Amino acid sequence: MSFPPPTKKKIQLTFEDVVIKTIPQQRKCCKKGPVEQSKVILNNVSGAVKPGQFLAIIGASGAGKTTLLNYLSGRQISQNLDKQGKITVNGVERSQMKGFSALSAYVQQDDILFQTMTVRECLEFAAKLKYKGTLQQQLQRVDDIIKELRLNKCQNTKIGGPLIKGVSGGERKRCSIGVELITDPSLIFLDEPTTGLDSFTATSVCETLGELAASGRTVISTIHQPNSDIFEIFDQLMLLAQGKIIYFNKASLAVDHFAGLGDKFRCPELSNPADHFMTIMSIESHEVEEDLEGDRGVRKTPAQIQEEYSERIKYFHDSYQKSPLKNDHKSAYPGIEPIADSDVSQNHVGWCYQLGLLLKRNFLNTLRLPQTSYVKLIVTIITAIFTIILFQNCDGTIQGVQNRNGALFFMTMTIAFNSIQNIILIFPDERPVFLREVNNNMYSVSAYFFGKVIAELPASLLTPIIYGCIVYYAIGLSTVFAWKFPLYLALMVLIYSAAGSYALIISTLFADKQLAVTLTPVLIIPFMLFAGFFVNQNNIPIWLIEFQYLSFFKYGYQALMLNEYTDLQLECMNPPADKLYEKCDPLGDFDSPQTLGESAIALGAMYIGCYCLALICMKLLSRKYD
Ligand SMILES: Nc1ncnc2c1ncn2[C@@H]1O[C@H](COP(=O)(O)OP(=O)(O)OP(=O)(O)O)[C@@H](O)[C@H]1O
Repeated sequence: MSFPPPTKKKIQLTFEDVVIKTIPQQRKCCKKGPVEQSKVILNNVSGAVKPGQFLAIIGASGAGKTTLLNYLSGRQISQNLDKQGKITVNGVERSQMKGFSALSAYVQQDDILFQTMTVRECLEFAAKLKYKGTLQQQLQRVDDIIKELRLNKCQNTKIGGPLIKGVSGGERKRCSIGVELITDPSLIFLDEPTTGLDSFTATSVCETLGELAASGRTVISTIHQPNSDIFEIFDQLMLLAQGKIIYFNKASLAVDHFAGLGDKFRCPELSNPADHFMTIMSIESHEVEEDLEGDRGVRKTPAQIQEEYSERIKYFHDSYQKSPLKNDHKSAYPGIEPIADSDVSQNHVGWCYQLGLLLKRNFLNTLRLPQTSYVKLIVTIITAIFTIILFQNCDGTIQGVQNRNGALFFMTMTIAFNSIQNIILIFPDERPVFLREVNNNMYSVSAYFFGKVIAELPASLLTPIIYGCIVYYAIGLSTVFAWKFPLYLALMVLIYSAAGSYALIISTLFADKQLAVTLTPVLIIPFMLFAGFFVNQNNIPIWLIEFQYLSFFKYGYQALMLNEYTDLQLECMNPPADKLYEKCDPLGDFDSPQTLGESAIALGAMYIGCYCLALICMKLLSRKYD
């Protein structure tokens, strides 16, 4: 099935004299000049891609393909790179244009989709947030995309992942492309769309890209190792080596162009032209050639091989510059018109609508991955049983008081770490999806954030309540007043929430979940030491004393102690005359500068404060585009 012509204006993307190089790092503390030389990644790259063209960018690893694609698409380039050059869209400088993203789409190399959603749900989610029109039109758009991308058979199959069996690699890639096609962009960028796919599936994905281009869209893609069938599909071919263009014109003319540069660059008959170009463009193959030569004569040093390789690339580059095939970026595609403001208007849905869709997705995700909830429940029950075994029947003797104190601290610690463990992976796991969607203007960072917080509420309430209900009476905590038990549960919920809010900050700051998990104990345990259980608070060094006010362990433990011992008469407080107990005063010995109410307020304030901080971190870290 072929695609209908784009509903938006056709696009010619022109780039002139693009130079991207690294900014040399200055030596710290002293100004003795740069430590390293600036490295040129893209060297004076110019060209134009016109409507109806499918441009494939091919080059050896490190040639600069991804850097060029990112620069052309307007994605953020690292801060340590200096960028120069002019990019125009239908004759208008892109830097002067508003809403370029409304006309273009970028399909990332990895398929970043929600594993629990079906193909149709992924497309509907994108359509409801991005496609301008009524709900009926949005659903119609989804139906069209499903047909055009041949996703009918798998439309109700889940995307799948490590825990769920899902669609095939090719279907997943098509779904990723479909999500980006929802807004009907006229310009489509793709980063290595065939990576990880078998030859047949890769060819079929490229056929789809060819069809998209044939419908009048402009398609630009980096491609890794295309087979000869895929090579046939390319309309335009750009060969990049050492950051220079060595060929940029019709793919079908490339073989003859290189044959004209010397017999050694002629593509052998019946070989895949793409493989041949990769061979003559890469330093590794040049090294092999030199090794073979070396076996027959004098071996060359690596520096000589590098120099010869650079000369070869310069020869290709100079020949291309002089060739009549040099891409003519000055000519304009007939009928191309400047982009008007009305062409780039985007669909804006309200914050509450975004939140509603995100909440629905989060709850569906939890329901469709029940294993995670079961594991959390089992862990909670096991730790509760463990608590009971250790601290059962805390009586009124001095030993009983010691056990009771230990039990209260153990509960604070257990529920806090349970929360940290549950929250720490929430964000790193979803970070790629979040970054893709938020940078595609699908929703605001705050809508995503509150969607996550609200979706976590059931776990934040149920986990401490289940744990508390199991252990409270079993270990014999105070029953002198009926309100002590519900107050205890409320405090456990507060401790769980405050600890989780700390973990949320850590999880937003670290992109790598392994790093987040590894660093968590180091970042959390110091707060535990200030709780007043291990070290009396009067013994904390003066320069560390302020840290105790940031410890949710301190306020949590303090509040549980005050709740437990206030008005509780124990045997050891007034020992019977016939028993040789020492008199004890659990609260007198415990240093609690704050009251129970103040401790609860401190926990609540930490929860709110940390969530605000996590939201700010998330907003700052979500900026990925220029
Ligand atoms: N931010 C950066 N700082 C320093 N060097 C960089 C930076 N980004 C890219 N480079 C370097 O620029 C060169 C081109 O990188 P790029 O990722 O564009 O290559 P590529 O052709 O896409 O390679 P691959 O096919 O392996 O992904 C590489 O040598 C890379 O190390």
